[in-house]
Amino acid sequence: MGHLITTLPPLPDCINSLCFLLLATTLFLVSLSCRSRTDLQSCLLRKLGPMTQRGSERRGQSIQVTDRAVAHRALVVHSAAFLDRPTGAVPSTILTRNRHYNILSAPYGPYWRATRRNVAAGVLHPSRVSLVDGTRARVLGDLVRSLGSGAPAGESLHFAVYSILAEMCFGMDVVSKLGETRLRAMQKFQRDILLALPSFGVFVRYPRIAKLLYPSRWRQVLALRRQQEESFLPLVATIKSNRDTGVKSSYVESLLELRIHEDGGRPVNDGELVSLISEFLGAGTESTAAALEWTMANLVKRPDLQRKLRVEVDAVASAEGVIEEAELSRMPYLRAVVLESLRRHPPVPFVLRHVKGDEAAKALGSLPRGVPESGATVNFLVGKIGRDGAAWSDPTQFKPERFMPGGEGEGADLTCTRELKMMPFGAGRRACPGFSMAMLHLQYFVANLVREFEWWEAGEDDVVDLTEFRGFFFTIMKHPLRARLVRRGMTCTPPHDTAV
Ligand code: HEM
Repeated sequence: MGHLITTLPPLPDCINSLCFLLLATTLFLVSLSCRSRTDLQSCLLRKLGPMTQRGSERRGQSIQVTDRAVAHRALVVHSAAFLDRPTGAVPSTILTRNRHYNILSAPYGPYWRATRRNVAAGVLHPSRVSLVDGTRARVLGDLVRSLGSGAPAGESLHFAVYSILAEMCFGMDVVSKLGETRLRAMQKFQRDILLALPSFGVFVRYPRIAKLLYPSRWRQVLALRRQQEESFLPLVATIKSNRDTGVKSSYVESLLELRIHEDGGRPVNDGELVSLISEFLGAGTESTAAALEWTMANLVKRPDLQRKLRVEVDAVASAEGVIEEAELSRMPYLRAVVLESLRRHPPVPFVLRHVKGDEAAKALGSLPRGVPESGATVNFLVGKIGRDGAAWSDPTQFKPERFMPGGEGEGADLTCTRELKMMPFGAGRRACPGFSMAMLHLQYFVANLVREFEWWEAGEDDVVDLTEFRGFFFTIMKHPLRARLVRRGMTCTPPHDTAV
């Protein structure tokens, strides 16, 4: 049996309203007997159960898929029945109370098609990504300098990825005027939102009652959204006022030009702009930076693999300067290391869909009661699928060799079109549009950082800890990476030994 079903039977609307009435009455009665708000909250929590976001719909069944054949059949073969995500499973849905969609949260339809096409073909397409070659090299230089001077490794890797995405999003001129301090503040703010999100899920699951129960938390949601608007919209205004007839190279410029043709040719409104920008910076940074941190952490843990990788890197790279995109394609072991990291530590641990109808039921196989009319949430467990013992030998071990010729992962298909053995970027029509750029950035940074430094454990009492922390959307390292970096002295910069 490839999937496991947890039942939460659907309720008709009249019963739902009745429940709400009962709940309101309970709230009133309980409030009479409670001395404080804390008393009131704990009384109600006992009655309602835990009110945290679990990525499942309030109504309908939740179906978990751990079988890769079922995942392939559903997401790829029957992709037309797996096009929507459940509402409330996406950060922007929570922050905008389901009003301003981005690509991730948009229901399948004209808005999703237009915004997805814009980002996939216009911004993240390999031919456009090469426009930021210079940015990437500059950011790498800053990163090497900051690591060399002892800045914490995990934090520095995150900021490097954020800097590239910010420049792609707003354009070089706007970001350089912002300056590093403001950029770092924007990145921190974005992170704070992600860390706070799990406690906000309650407003999607119980929108009416939760606002009464958690007024200060609700005010925090409103304040965070306002802060997003206040930090992004002035930048959009600057870009608007500077618009000339030149090349439209930034994401914001492409959004300002975008028209939703199937929706009367309307432009993207300000609320949607804020959600789309926040998604680009947030989804793009957290996932890539987490994968980079996991990869470097595994290389610290396994000096033998790090040495093997460095031999390949040194053999291909030219004597001086940074390793460029063209050279990366001649480094199969580098790609194997990155793929193994994505298999073993997928930054996005699950992929969700909201499904209805017979086609979905057929794709999912034997469901005792089929898919209920109100629909069901399907949760594809990315981590478990990548650790399936039937597809991978020693699945919990970090073994890049499995992606080399003769290994079970040779020729791994990241789009999952032919076969699904791992799905770090999802699968089907809503798979990640940023996957080729993410792969490029991961390989670029890993190769250059391994060439520049030897990465060692920071100390006997400060070893790298691979424990996972499950956030709302991303799986990150519970303890950010710290390592002892020894400069190799292959470039013009003098040898240097630092713990970061
Ligand atoms: C290592 C890096 C990354 C990983 C592991 C990753 C993973 C994922 C996953 C698992 C999904 C859900 C796919 C599905 O539901 O089938 C997704 C969706 C998405 N990702 Fe990524 N992602 C990464 C990088 C990026 C980057 C760099 C961007 C853009 C700058 C990006 C933008 C998006 C968007 C917009 C979606 C929503 C697609 C849709 O609903 O049509 N991601 N990503």
